[in-house]
Amino acid sequence: MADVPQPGAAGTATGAAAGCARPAAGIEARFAVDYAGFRLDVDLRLPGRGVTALFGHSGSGKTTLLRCVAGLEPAARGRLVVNGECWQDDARRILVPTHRRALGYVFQEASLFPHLSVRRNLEFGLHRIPAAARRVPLDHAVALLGIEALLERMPDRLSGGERQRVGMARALLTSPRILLMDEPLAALDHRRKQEILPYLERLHDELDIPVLYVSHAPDEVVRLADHVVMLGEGKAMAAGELHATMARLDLPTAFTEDAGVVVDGTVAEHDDHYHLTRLDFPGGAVWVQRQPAPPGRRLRFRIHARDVSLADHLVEGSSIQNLLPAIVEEVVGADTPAHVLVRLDAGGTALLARITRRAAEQLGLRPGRRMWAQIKSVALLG
Ligand SMILES: Nc1ncnc2c1ncn2[C@@H]1O[C@H](COP(=O)(O)OP(=O)(O)OP(=O)(O)O)[C@@H](O)[C@H]1O
Repeated sequence: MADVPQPGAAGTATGAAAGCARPAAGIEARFAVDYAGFRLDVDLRLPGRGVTALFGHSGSGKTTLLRCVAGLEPAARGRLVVNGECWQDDARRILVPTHRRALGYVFQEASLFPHLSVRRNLEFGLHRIPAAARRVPLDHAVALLGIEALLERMPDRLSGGERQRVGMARALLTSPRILLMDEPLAALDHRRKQEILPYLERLHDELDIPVLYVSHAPDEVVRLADHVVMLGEGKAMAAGELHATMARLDLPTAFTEDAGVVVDGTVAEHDDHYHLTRLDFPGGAVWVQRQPAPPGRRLRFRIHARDVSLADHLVEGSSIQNLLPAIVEEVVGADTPAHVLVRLDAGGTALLARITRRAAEQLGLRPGRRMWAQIKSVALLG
């Protein structure tokens, strides 16, 4: 984990950014950093809104990249433009110091002032911002993170998850132009993680602040991200929209047990008799266990490659209820010589299937072939 600056240190909105050659919207991040035995070398164009997950194994350079964005890596060379504000451009000798970059930084563990109540911790950050530059009012941040009941507590009376929510609220109060989150859930157990994820989703849905979110937990990435950067040994192996990236067969993620696509569905109807809910998405629908969500609600889910089998005709008399017509797009070798991975297009939604090589040959799988995808199970996110 990165060094933790003093509470509230990162991020003021004093408008210190230099004018920069555009792009006005979006994040341009080009950095090179050299350490003995490690080089970060990236040239990224990222969306100026939504959550971009920085994903990769330990030591791949995720924290180093975040620190470059924060201006905390003195050795970083390059150029950084955040939605039209230039924070670094070596060619023009521009380097905005960290304390003048309007950013919020959330670490694995929030470092709150122990002698101040939660409210005073939050106000401390807020008062550093000129009133005219405050874009996120205290009440709004408190409500978004659900910490109303914690305001008068001292930090040593908070659980790990509560501390993180306070830390996130404090980061928001700096009116950041970007939020940097470095494994904000890594120190929490599974239950606390599940408690905090809905608040992160709310930040995503209700605020227009781009987030760079470091994680090596695939479940977090697929639940929260719109965009993903896969780092490997200091390089961006892939960068792109989440759904398309998860469906790629040329990335290491395709060769893990966890390979599979992410689908954004909409609750269409409930079947109260059988306790089922139908989720519609472009190209089809799946029935899942009854969900406590009204029709129209968006629900993201995963279909793992291991849970999809293929047939060349509509199989009747099967217990598998979720069947989708789909066209084969690509077939590649999988993680074992006995298997192949197949990417299919189900009416605009990508699917991956992991089946045996023998089955692939017997079915005559090749690009363009029409098949029926049988979906054995769907993993709902959130
Ligand atoms: N100040 C430094 N001096 C020398 N090497 C460094 C320094 N900071 C980071 N490194 C090295 O850079 C590489 C990338 O580190 P970084 O912390 O960015 O990886 P990461 O992907 O965030 O890893 P993790 O998931 O374990 O946090 C590592 O090999 C690390 O040892």
